[in-house]
Amino acid sequence: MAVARSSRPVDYYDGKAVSLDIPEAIQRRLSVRSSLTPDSAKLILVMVGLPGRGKSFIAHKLSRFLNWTGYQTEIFNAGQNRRANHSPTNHSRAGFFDPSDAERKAKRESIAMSTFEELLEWLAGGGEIGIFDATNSNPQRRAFLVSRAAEWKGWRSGDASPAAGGAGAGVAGGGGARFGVSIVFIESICTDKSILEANMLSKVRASPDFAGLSEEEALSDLRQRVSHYEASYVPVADEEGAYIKLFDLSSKVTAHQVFGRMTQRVLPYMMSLHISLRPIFLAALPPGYGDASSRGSEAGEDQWATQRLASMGFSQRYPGGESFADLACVLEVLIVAHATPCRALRAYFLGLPVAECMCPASSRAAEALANASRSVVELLPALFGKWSEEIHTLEERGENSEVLSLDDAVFSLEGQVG
Ligand SMILES: Nc1ncnc2c1ncn2[C@@H]1O[C@H](COP(=O)(O)OP(=O)(O)O)[C@@H](O)[C@H]1O
Ligand SMILES: O=P(O)(O)OC[C@H]1O[C@@](CO)(OP(=O)(O)O)[C@@H](O)[C@@H]1O
Repeated sequence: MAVARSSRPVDYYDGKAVSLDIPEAIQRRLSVRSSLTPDSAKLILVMVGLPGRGKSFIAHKLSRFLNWTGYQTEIFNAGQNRRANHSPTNHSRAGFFDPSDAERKAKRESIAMSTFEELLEWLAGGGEIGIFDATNSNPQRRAFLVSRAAEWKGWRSGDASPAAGGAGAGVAGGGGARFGVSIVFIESICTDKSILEANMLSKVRASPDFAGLSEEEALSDLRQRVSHYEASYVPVADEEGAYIKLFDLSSKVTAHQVFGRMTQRVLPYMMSLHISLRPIFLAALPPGYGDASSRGSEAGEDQWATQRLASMGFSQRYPGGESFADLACVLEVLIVAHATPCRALRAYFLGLPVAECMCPASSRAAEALANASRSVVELLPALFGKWSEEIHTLEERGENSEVLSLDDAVFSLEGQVG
């Protein structure tokens, strides 16, 4: 019941709904906005940034997230295309990225364009969100991508074709077209020297481009490559269209013209993006736990988890290995839930089909989650924001595993993690 606000005079806000008279200036703004909100059927996310700024990392994270939310998403990486179709000796060293070498520049453009065409083909075949992973570091390249997507005619028969012309900046086939394709630039900017050093190192260790070089040679080659890119890099400007910019690991995020159903999914995810360093443990509750007959509670679930960890030999270290108590010291997330959410989370993190993960026979880990009282699945952060998995079972801990009572386990846990 509303509380009476007796003595206050009637205010401007208290009046009855007054019909809204929208001034012309606002109407003009709104019509620009709706032309940028074509609610496209397809979206292209174009990564932008110097090498070693986390573009591929972000692309992989985004792809997993968007696929999970139900949009068919695929990454198209120009570097992968280059490596698959050109010899590494002439196409991997820093000289290949020299912007003053016209021939090599043309070759790089042609690799990038054929990768982008692959993306368009894939969209034509039913894909929804294509991520174009290259440096896309200058406005000429980006303008070309926008115009190529706007004139693109690769729609399947049955699809409505994108409206010709009228494309707002960064929105191909815009002008209110219901089935247009939108382009949004995702730019990663990082100037923090210590982050960049770490990124360079992880890149030379993982990229096949540097195979056969010592770490020192590889780092020097990558630095030279980056300085070639720096010579022609121009950050995305407002006139170029829609963008999301991440600064120094998303500590600052700016967005421009982020409208439309699909695009608006991307922004909150970009704001919360981070690099995971710690593992996640999935511990499935036994079937029937917490149902109507044995109603569970959060405390009960915690107790159950502790009990299970105890039964698996909480503080026992086998030769060369580590105990659950050791793991608990670095543990960031322990998820204790029924098998179904555990399986769904596993599908999400590993980018696997949910239906497959629901079936215990599909893999050892799926079986482990079904075998609730004897195993825990550990998800470990891997390159490009991906995850690998390890299964810990009671059997693997060996015959000599110490089985503690719940009280002993809690005591042991308190002693070890403070
Ligand atoms: N937003 C970010 N800013 C800076 N570095 C990042 C960001 N996101 C991830 N990284 C780190 O960047 C490193 C290099 O990533 P990578 O995706 O290979 O870069 P790029 O594709 O830009 O060459 C990764 O090891 C990752 O930890
Ligand atoms: O065509 P541009 O935009 O230069 O981008 C493609 C190039 O970007 C690079 C830059 O290092 O990407 P990546 O780091 O993804 O391997 C090269 O591999 C790739 O050839």
